Amino acid sequence: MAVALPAAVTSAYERLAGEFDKLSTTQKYAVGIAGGVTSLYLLAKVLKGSDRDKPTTLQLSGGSIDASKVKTEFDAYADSYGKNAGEGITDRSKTVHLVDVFYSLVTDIYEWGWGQSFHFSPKLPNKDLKASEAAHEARIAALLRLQPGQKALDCGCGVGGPMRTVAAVSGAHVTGITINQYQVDRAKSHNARQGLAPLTDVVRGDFTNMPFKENTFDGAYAIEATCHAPKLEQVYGEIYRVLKPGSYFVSYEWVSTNKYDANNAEHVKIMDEINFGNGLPEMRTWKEAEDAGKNVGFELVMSLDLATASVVAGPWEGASSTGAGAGSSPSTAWYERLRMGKYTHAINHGIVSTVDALGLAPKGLKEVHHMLVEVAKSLIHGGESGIFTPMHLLLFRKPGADKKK
Ligand SMILES: C=C(CC[C@@H](C)[C@H]1CC[C@H]2C3=CC[C@H]4[C@H](C)[C@@H](O)CC[C@]4(C)[C@H]3CC[C@]12C)C(C)C
Ligand SMILES: C[S@@+](CC[C@H](N)C(=O)[O-])C[C@H]1O[C@@H](n2cnc3c(N)ncnc32)[C@H](O)[C@@H]1O
Repeated sequence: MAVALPAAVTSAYERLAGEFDKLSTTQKYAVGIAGGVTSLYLLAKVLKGSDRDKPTTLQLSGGSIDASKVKTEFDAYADSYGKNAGEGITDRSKTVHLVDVFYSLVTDIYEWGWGQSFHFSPKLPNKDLKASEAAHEARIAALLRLQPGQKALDCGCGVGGPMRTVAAVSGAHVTGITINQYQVDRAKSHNARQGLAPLTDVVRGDFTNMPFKENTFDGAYAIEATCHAPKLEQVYGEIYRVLKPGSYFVSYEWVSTNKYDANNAEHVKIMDEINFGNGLPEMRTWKEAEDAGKNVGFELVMSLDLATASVVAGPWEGASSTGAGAGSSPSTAWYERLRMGKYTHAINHGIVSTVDALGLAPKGLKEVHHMLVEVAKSLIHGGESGIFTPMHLLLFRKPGADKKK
């Protein structure tokens, strides 16, 4: 059966064929080799199905959202952000629902193009990205003093990358909570496949209203997750409630730094882009995050931006607010992984656009991917200018029993 191609396609093809004919033989070979290598790469990327740990291109889905509704849900998500500078999500009462939608839209793409840990990490000297990522997660288990037999809470657990590291290095049992059902299913499946089901559990729920009894956990942590809360006090207050007295809560917070100037239009624009592309209602300052913890009753034990390793508060002797730590060189900065990946992001966009054009991806997924390509640039700008950090470490302690000093 003959298939009639659209006129635009045939005329583009003829133009390209004409241009190709004008090339020298060597140039034709070069074009042929480049085309062959690109096709093989794309074919491998689209068809690679052996690694069941992450979705293939053809498996990219809308998470808990039906494929037919991805475009409508993405448009509604985009419309929920105000047009005024610094506005963020207009109706904050819809935040939790919008974040749930956001994670349905991005979870497969994150796993496909980043991995099972949905966070940044400082790159350690002489360690690769994965080792640096694991160290960033293992630091949590150490700060919480977790031991075998204890129970920890992962607040906003994603598909469970950090939970598996924390459980494996500490021997403690980790319960993860996420607002997104698709992430619950992914996390449970990864936990089982990686032999960590006995030390883990995953529940769907809202971390501003958790389905756990008070004084349940021996430690709690949140990695780049509480930034999604409509108000920080709501989630910190819930964590305080479910922690046993004397236990610790550690968070890697997304916050603005002292370099952020709310009167600088360029700064505000970068933050607006970061909020929109990451499902945040607004951006808080590191000081607001510290205060939120204290307001709900926590003692502040440590406050440290791991992006610059400068101690900005806390009882550590010898620390200064100007950057006592090792600091962060461009080659070790958290945003370097995004910068290194910028060509891959462009190639990925070509791949997603191709499967979209062929009708093999849910309608709207291309737009979601475009949002991520753009937010990668904004995050790099936020990191380079130093106005934003995704890793301000806050260590809090619930006052009470002295057992874990
Ligand atoms: C903590 C949060 C998420 C942090 C990061 C895990 C994600 C932030 C931006 C994401 C990405 C940007 C570019 C994507 C690329 C275009 C695509 O082809 C493959 C996936 C990306 C690399 C994607 C991966 C995850 C991020 C780095 C927020 C939400 C609070
Ligand atoms: C960027 S991801 C980080 C996931 C995980 N901490 C990691 O590092 O891989 C943020 C997580 O917070 C969760 N989250 C956001 N708002 C939530 C809410 N109100 N209740 C529960 N989970 C929420 C999201 O579902 C997602 O799993």
